[in-house]
Amino acid sequence: MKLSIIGSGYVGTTIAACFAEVGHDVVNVDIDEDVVATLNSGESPIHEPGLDDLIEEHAGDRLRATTDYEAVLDTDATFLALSTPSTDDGHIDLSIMEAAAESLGATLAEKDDYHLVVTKSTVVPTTTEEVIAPVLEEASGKRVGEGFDVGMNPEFLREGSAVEDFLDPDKVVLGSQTDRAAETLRAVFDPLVEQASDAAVVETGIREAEMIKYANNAFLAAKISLVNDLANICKEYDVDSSEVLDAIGLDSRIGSEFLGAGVGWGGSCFPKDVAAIVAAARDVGYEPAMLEAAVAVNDRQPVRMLDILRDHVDPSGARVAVLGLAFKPGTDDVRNSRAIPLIDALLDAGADVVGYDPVATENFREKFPDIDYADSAGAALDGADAALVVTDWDEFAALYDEFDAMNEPVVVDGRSIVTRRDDIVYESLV
Ligand SMILES: NC(=O)c1ccc[n+]([C@@H]2O[C@H](COP(=O)([O-])OP(=O)(O)OC[C@H]3O[C@@H](n4cnc5c(N)ncnc54)[C@H](O)[C@@H]3O)[C@@H](O)[C@H]2O)c1
Ligand SMILES: O=c1ccn([C@@H]2O[C@H](COP(=O)(O)OP(=O)(O)O[C@H]3O[C@H](CO)[C@@H](O)[C@H](O)[C@H]3O)[C@@H](O)[C@H]2O)c(=O)[nH]1
Repeated sequence: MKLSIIGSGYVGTTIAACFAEVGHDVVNVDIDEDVVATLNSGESPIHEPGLDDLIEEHAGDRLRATTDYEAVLDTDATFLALSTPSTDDGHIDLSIMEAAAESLGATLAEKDDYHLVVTKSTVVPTTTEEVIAPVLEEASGKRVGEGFDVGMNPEFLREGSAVEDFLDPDKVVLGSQTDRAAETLRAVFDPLVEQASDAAVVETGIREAEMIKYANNAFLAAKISLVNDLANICKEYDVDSSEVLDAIGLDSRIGSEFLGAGVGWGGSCFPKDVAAIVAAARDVGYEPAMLEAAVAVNDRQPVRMLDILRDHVDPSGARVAVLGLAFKPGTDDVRNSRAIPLIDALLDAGADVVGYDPVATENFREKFPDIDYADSAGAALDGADAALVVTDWDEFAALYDEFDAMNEPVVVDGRSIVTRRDDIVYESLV
């Protein structure tokens, strides 16, 4: 099939390259000329394992990029993979989606054949039918169900394993309201589902598909917060939380994944998606108490980490190494990284901060241009009074002798990853 993807960020680029890999002809449309040029030169605009290889293989053949929306005219279906950030009060901000839908609608006015427009972005229930569809109708002069359809296909890939997650998913959720939209969505995903190891296909309504995405993320975020609550209790009683969590994970009703206690969840999705569904729930008169508690626990973890640091070192005037700036390992994405509230608080307390990350330094520098950055973990630790471990990069697990270069080593480990040494002050956060 011929597919167009509007937006070529983490999701749009990954799904475009993967759709090309399973045999579709794909065009990415993005307003960012640099992103388009990078893709057309056969390179990935983002750091994601396996993505460079796919783009190198398919660019110029089954995969191309353009800034020109006219490219959608020669395709059967368009996926909207645009950012859906938060407003200041946590509500979903749909302005980017609406602008793209308007450009797409104006282009679809020129198309004679049937077209399917699929929301790939994470959007609160009713958005596709009550916000996107009317914009498309107004701009195209066509009606949904006559000439074009809308659908919803939430994305569950994780950064750092995006290619693998997309090509071999646990589930594919296809939301539609008409038989033709359902058939078209099935045809898009059939080649992917056939080569995946065990992907369930969930065919459902559009607003159900929208809500499945929020329910999925909210459940996972709340699971981590519950685990952090339990691990905090463990720490107060001097109980080894890792033994407790490993044991409860053996209960198949709980499961062993997403039991990683520590400095909490960040990233481009959990914080904004939990905030958006909480705000949406309140809009319809429901107080989502569990989700509010999940956010409160998550906000408290960096504060606890600094309290533990203060038990050993006064941050004022101290040189503090922050190991890990990306919101998780395997990515250069620093959106809502836990390093952000930690460094803000360290700077407020008068600390001299040096940051290190294997791949995310340049992205982080845009947010914090004035702190020091080191080229290696060892260089960051050299002369530091304290170290905070924020991201669970594998290379931090291998650190050992490097701590000798610190003044009087104090290590607060927010991911319980560092190898303990009896001769230095080591505290796990939980
Ligand atoms: N990042 C993830 O891991 C992930 C996973 C699942 C779902 N999601 C959801 O997918 C959506 C996209 O997220 P992302 O992280 O890929 O966003 P992103 O910010 O990385 O990418 C968005 C892209 O859209 C482009 N763009 C902006 N306005 C445009 C326009 N009018 N026309 C064409 N292109 C335009 C931008 O230049 C950018 O390249 C969000 O709703 C997010 O919640 C993200
Ligand atoms: O046991 C754990 C697992 C994760 N995290 C943290 O949780 C955050 C999110 O991690 P992860 O879910 O692995 O990364 P994302 O790429 O943000 O993926 C989430 O958000 C995406 C965007 O919606 C969804 O598509 C994915 O299914 C969902 O896992 C990170 O800060 C992790 O450090 C923990 O603290 N403990």
